Amino acid sequence: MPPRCASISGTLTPFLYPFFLRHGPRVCVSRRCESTTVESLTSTEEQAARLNPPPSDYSRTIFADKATVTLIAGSGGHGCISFLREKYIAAGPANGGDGGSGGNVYIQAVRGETSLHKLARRNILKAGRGKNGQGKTKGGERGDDIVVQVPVGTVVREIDRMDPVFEEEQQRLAEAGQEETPMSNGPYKWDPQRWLLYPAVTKEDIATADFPTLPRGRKSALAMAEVKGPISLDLSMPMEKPILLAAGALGGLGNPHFVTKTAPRPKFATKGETGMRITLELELKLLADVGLVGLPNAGKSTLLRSISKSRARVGDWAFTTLQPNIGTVVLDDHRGRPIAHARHETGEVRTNFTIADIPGLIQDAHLDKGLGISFLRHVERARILAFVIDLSAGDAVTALKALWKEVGEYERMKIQEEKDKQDTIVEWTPFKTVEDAISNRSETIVVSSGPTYDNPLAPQVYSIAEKPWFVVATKADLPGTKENFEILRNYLQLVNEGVEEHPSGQKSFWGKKVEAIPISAINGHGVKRITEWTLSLLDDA
Ligand SMILES: Nc1nc2c(ncn2[C@@H]2O[C@H](COP(=O)(O)OP(=O)(O)OP(=O)(O)O)[C@@H](O)[C@H]2O)c(=O)[nH]1
Ligand SMILES: [Mg+2]
Repeated sequence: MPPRCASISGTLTPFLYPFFLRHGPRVCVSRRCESTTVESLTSTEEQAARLNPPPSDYSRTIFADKATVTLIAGSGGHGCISFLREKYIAAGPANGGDGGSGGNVYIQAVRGETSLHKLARRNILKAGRGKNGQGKTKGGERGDDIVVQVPVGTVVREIDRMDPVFEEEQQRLAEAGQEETPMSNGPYKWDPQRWLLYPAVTKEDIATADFPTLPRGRKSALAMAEVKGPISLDLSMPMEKPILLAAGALGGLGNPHFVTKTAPRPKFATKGETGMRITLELELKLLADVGLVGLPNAGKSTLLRSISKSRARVGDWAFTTLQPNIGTVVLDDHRGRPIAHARHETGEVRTNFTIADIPGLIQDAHLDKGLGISFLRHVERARILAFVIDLSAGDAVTALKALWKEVGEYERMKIQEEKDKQDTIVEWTPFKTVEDAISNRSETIVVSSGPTYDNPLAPQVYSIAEKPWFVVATKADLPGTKENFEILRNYLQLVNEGVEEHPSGQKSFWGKKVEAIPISAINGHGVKRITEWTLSLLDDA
């Protein structure tokens, strides 16, 4: 496919080169690490076509950053009514097994998942039901557990809960407070919801028989380990083990449980408990290493295409991108070996970094204009911000300030909202004793919102102004952009020197040197430097 802007390909505004020579790369990225950059494509034509594609040439990523799911723990299997029958023992003792307990529901944040669309589509997730008990005192099998795997960065909030055992207990307590109810003082009658009867039992038998006191609503011991409701989790780290949201309900009791002197062969057993149902709202806040922030049509998606293998949609109009795209820049030497220079904060060798391209921000995006708040929240989580400024679209400094204003306003609003909210995300504090753990189960939350006095090892959460950032001045191939770039660079120089106010307008901000990198994403020129600069910032961060 021929490039649509063939006239500009290959030409490069001369001011790009002196810049690169003046500032040598801080991190050495070997020439062979460009496996995901455009240079690895075979022909220049192919490369040009990839960076300047028609709007129809893009890969559609199914992405959802919100989902509401109903999780249902498995119900217990029914108890069994059975009697021993052997040769010469025609009417042996009761030997019905108990029902198996239902499956548990767990949740786990994993690195492999990147979107909530699968959960959004499924809507209801149900753990397996326990099997019924059988004769010869054989207990029923346990129901299958389910583990809900969510991407790292998912925030979970409970919106509804139906726990039949809890409700029954509440009802029982309410009834106990009242004067005599027919059920509270026997004789107990058959309740079809709770009792199973032997097939041969007739209506008359039921009418005359006295049933024992119903066993109180029972919970499995595992329920102690459940995250106490209302659930509020912030899963911003991959979890080695899933955590329990809802334990499966217990199985019914077999007829041997009801043997008494007067009724040695009870012809009834109980049904299994009903599983708990929890409705959760999941929200994914992307955890990319770099978040691209820019006005609509600035060239963010083209930049993502040029730096990674992403096939994000590109078009010459505002709001081409309607959903976030995540690109991965692989840092290897073509043999799967990582580049030794780049490391994670933990010290392990970094093999890639991720870039989030979000829809463009417009004025008052923080008030939910344009695609507004729904995507600004992704910026919040990126470790580094790259402000993408279109050099051909008016004053670059004004554009940069406008972007910072939106981001800053959003943060201010967010902080206020968090303050107003009653149900804040619970902070994790280590338990001191087992009793402490049991009495404060609501605090068994995996991730905190930052280090606290009790938990100094929790990951630091920076405000947006405190994040490392740099400016990508794109479309530098277009005529007349050089002056604009010079103005931008001078402005950043003054910001670096502290003469100009930080564009966020905040008092505490990231104080290291801010760089403006001129590129022509459409030609793939200068993009390598973005990789290098990002790596140096990630190493520092
Ligand atoms: N000349 C030139 N054009 C570019 C460059 N980068 C992007 N463009 C063009 O600018 C237009 C917008 O590019 P996109 O990558 O879709 O911009 P965007 O910021 O993702 O836009 P939204 O998703 O709408 O916010 C497209 O027509 C691109 O071909 C560049 O470096 N030079
Ligand atoms: Mg775009």
